[in-house]
Amino acid sequence: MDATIEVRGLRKRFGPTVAVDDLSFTAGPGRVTGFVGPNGAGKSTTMRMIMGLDRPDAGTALVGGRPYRSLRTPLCKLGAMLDASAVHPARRARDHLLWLAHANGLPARRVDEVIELAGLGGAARRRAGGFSLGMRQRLGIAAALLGDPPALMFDEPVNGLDPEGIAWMRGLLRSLAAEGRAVLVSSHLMGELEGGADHLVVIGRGRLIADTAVQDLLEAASAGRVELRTARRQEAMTALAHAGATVTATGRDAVTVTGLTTERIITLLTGAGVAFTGIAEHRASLEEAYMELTKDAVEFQAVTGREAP
Ligand SMILES: Nc1ncnc2c1ncn2[C@@H]1O[C@H](COP(=O)(O)OP(=O)(O)OP(=O)(O)O)[C@@H](O)[C@H]1O
Repeated sequence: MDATIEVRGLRKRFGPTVAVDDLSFTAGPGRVTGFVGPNGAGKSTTMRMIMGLDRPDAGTALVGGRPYRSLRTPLCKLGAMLDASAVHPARRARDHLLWLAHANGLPARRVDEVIELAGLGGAARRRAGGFSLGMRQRLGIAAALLGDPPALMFDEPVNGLDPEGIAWMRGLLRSLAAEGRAVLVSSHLMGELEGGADHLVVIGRGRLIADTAVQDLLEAASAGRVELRTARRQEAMTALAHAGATVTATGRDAVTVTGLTTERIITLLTGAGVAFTGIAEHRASLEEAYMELTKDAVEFQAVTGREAP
């Protein structure tokens, strides 16, 4: 069975709301695919359709080439955490996992393995009702890993986690992908995926905005920008502008330059006798790249407008 999650021409409407609109993408093996879009963009609905919890109006969702509902041992094909609170509060974490394992014909020893993998450790014998959000997320992850599936899907797994929890989650997602699995992970905050995702599927109002490797996106957003540090900012800006560069002051002694290579900037400033203390090619953050990518998309502007006070 191949490690892929694939949607083709997926469409879903709730009354007047088009939640998912002709959406196609593939989360491939060996990589973490970030599934990003603002609140209400259609991420959860897409994931629910992948798991057969919502029926699409059109299109298909396939896990390893087959509809989820047709899988005989679904937990062994796709591990998913869509809602971390979906555990009975009175149930102890380990019992919850044992029950799931039993219902799916999996050995009890696997329960102890996933408790370890998810870092549940000492909390395994506590009741889920008393769990912090972080512990509930870990329990959800443990359940998703039970069947050792080649494909995994997590809806907002870092939502509400502290920085330590986010770093842990990022490491876990990466290690799962490094084992060759397909990992699809949603977030409405691009920054949360920084350093965690290899590929991005960006949606807005149910539609695909971008389907790109993170590396390509960062390179495109970084291209041609050079950060310069100099106490003689004004002179530097004048010299570089004369040479045809676009210059923007970004701090008291900081200037961003586009339109000239680093080498050319160094030659020009040296020739003009303008001292500088630092020069580096700009590396865009994922958040920056996302803003650049979505700045013209009506879907994102509309959302920002709606949330504005
Ligand atoms: N069962 C439902 N009935 C009616 N409308 C729904 C239902 N489920 C989702 N929607 C609507 O569909 C749209 C997409 O919602 P969805 O939850 O899939 O977005 P999302 O990208 O996951 O958002 P979030 O980041 O807030 O979780 C929204 O407008 C939402 O209100």
